[in-house]
Amino acid sequence: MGCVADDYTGGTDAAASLRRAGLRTVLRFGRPEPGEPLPECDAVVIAVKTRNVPAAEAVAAALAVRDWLGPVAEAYFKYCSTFDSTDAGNIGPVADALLDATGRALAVVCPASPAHGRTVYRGHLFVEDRLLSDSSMRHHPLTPMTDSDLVRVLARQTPHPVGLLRLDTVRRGPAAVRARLETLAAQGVRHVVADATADEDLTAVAEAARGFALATGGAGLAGALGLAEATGSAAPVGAARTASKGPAGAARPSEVPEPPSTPGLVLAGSCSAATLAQVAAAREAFPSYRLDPASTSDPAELLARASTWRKAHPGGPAMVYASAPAAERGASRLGPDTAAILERTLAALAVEAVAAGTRRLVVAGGETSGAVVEALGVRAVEVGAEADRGVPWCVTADGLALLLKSGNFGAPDLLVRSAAA
Ligand SMILES: Nc1ncnc2c1ncn2[C@@H]1O[C@H](COP(=O)(O)OP(=O)(O)OP(=O)(O)O)[C@@H](O)[C@H]1O
Ligand SMILES: O=C(O)[C@@H](O)C(=O)CO
Repeated sequence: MGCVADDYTGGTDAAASLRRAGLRTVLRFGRPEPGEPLPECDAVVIAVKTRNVPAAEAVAAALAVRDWLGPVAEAYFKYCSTFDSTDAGNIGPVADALLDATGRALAVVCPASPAHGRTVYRGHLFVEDRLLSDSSMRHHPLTPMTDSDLVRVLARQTPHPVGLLRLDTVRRGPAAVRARLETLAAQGVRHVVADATADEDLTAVAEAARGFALATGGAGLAGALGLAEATGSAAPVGAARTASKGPAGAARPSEVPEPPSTPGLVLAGSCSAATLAQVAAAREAFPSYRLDPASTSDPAELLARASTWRKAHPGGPAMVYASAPAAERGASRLGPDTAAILERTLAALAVEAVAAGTRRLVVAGGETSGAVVEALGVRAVEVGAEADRGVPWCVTADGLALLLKSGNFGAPDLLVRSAAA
């Protein structure tokens, strides 16, 4: 199974889910070079930083990954469980391109991740007990989500018809789901938003989609599809595998490469609600420095000041954060590129810290993680145990431990726990 993820934390989330399903999983960052061999594994996740790039660029990256994957049994497209995107891209165009490339009848669209409180009902995406548009995603700095109706949202991103697979059909099981998908495909529908409010719903959708539809969505459906691939038929997502061997005789996923027992540096760029609470907890627990875009109009000076602070706190744990609630983000003096400048600044701090000996980095936010991983030149990692659901430790071949945290994931003490040795 091959999975293309549209950001780096999304990649770690999907990889954790596939690993949990019992698949030996490798996570790669960035577009693979043509001719580069596929890693020996049951599932490979390729994370590309395309969530916020122009649609044509995202399509090119996804197609390059698809070509590289070759004849995998299933190709999965992972995007955010909160459907992070704008009307100008990228989920619709990438799904359309992957449909053309795979020849599948239609795409199933299901960001639901019940374990994280993301559910889809009648095509509407909920975050816990609120509609997406009433959740904190309304104020996301890059992809504010103000419409919860995914059929409507996706219809603005693709010229093709978008349909709905209702929960009552999903609850009738995989055969009923498959029949409905076939009917919709025959009617010319090319994307089907699937309701799912529980892991068992994802299992039914995954089983019905296998071999027929292109599956797209969050880590929940990726894990369900992974389990269906692993066992030949779907079983409840998250169910423990009992056999000592994985699929096709593969060994069980290797045990966790443990993060090194030295305190870490936290770099937080996410402004999501969960991150803001985690940053507040970390500020209480150890020294921290706020990267304040209102403090200067000069990116070099922003970095120089933060760098001086970091060098004065070499032992860790320590945190540099840009994260701020919407009400505090208006006063930037860095201009329209504020978000990218903050990402680059945090990435430069990561490079400095690693050069100075830091072996444990905790990064909050998908775009921020992408910038950090790219600046460090990390291309592939082994995926270890999860610090919290969907947030696995990733360890490079030379022993650098990275915790790349999706903005809205993790308990309030996640940064405190994971930065400590
Ligand atoms: N104070 C700030 N003002 C403006 N933009 C900011 C500020 N702090 C952070 N940002 C930008 O907000 C963006 C946050 O996106 P990022 O993907 O890192 O987090 P996220 O969306 O919460 O995480 P995920 O994608 O994992 O859900 C980054 O581009 C970051 O540079
Ligand atoms: O699906 C999610 O919510 C995360 O994996 C993610 O994509 C955050 O960027």
